[in-house]
Amino acid sequence: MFSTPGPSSVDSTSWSETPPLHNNDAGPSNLPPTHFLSQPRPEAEAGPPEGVVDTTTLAAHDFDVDPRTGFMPPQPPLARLPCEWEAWEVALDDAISQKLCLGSTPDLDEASRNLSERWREGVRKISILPTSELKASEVMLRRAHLVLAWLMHFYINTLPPASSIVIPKPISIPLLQVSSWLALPPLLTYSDDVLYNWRYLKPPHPLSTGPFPTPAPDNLACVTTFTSTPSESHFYLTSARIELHGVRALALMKATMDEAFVRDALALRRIAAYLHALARLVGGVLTDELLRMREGCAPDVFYHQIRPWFKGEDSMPGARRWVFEGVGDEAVVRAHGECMRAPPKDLSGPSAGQSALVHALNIFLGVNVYAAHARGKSGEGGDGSVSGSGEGVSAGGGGEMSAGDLMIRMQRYMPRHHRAFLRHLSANPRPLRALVQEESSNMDLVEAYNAAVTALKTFRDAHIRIVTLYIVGPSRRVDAGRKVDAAAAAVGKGHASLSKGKIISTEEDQEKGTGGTKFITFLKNVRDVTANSVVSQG
Ligand code: HEM
Repeated sequence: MFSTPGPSSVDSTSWSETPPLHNNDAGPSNLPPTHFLSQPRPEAEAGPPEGVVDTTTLAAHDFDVDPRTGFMPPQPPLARLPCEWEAWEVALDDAISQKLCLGSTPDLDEASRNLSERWREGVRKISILPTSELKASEVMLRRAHLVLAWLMHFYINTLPPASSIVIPKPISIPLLQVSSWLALPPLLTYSDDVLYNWRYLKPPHPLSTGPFPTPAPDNLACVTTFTSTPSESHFYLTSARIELHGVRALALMKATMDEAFVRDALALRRIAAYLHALARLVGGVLTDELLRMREGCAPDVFYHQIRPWFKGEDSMPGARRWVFEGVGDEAVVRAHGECMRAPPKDLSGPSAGQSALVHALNIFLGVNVYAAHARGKSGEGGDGSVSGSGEGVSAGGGGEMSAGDLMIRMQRYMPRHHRAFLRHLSANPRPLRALVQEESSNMDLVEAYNAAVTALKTFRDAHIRIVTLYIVGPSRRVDAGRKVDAAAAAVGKGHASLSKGKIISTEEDQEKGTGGTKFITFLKNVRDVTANSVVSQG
């Protein structure tokens, strides 16, 4: 599949060598009826019957992992749904072009409040568009999820701060349907703001024919944002660039697994070389890309203007619940399906913690040892997510969810083919870490493994610096501003102007991440588990 030096033999651990076809999923209509892509599309939730190729995406037999672009699709995602669903696309265009403001903005003027109320009224008036036709194409379903999820976040976050949150039927019904077919939660996920939210910065020449060029990290532009700010685009594109560079990591993992199958002296030397290459990639290229966040995303813009749009139900100030209109109504269930029977459970906001690339690194290196502790067992969670084995850590104590549970939970927000990929990776019969432990007298191998683990720890150190810069710093500045205001008020001088117009309401708990986590404790725990995963020489 990936271009690495050839293994000394071929292994059974495979994700296919075959690159997916260059076809924008317009449907396999030009293919002969006997072609495998002409087979009826399998039920997304149930998957294909035993022994039948999964054709839900063109690269599905590859777990939707492309040899050139990894977890990113190899060609630009569908930019607009067909005209039957134009009302959704227009509502999204309007929300963006009208620059709708967060409902929590202090001193929001009446004109802005009216503008967003008119927009929400327009959304409530959209007819309930049928979605069954979308089922014919994974790419259309993805676009529908993206558009509806962005609409819902615009809808919820423009509401006045204390109002109840009722997602109207024109969004709730199709979003719950599409989400159930994709097996994704019904809100914005990393796939909606990163994986399927890009186009070419420099498009191919209009007259060029042939396959789409492979997207390169420096040739990406972002399609949809809440704020139209360069900071927001840069935020999403930083993750996208990491995904594209990460393809090399997937290739090195594959080559390592092939060599682990052979496991002679030459194979072990090659594994050591691949692990050193992985260490350079993760500790160098990926970490540098992560730190480049600082080149184009302003911390205060991120914290005050961008981040509040991501809130999931668990980060809502005042613990307000999200009501999906129509859920539990028997007539709606009969008309629109079982997905309307019970309220959805997974409603945490998007996070790059939902990147399958980083989870794949954890699983491959065997540093996902925190997972089993939380579950009391190893292996696969009932929801198809992947845990590890061994000792673990707890994120917060006092009833907090453990770091392991949080990492597993993030997998529920990944496209299901990527989840299947992680399952496949964790079912590897020759796990690398066990191999290194068994060969612990091989100094070169142990050193190389430890270099790769340490590089992942370096990546996590850099991530904690970024989080400190983008969340902890701005939130402290808000707190400091509040103290000044309070002190000034106390002496009757009134320093309200210090915060006026600059600071967005921060009534949310400052310690919570987009996933509702006590994030610094969580991130440090994951980092420390990574650091402690080095193997001692035997
Ligand atoms: C301004 C930039 C960023 C901020 C403020 C940020 C913030 C956070 C926070 C608060 C969490 C805790 C979980 C949650 O609440 O969702 C988290 C987790 C995570 N983030 Fe980021 N993040 C940023 C950029 C990135 C980027 C570019 C990546 C690269 C893929 C990334 C990868 C991860 C991963 C993998 C986790 C899970 C924990 C771990 O594996 O160490 N983040 N992030």
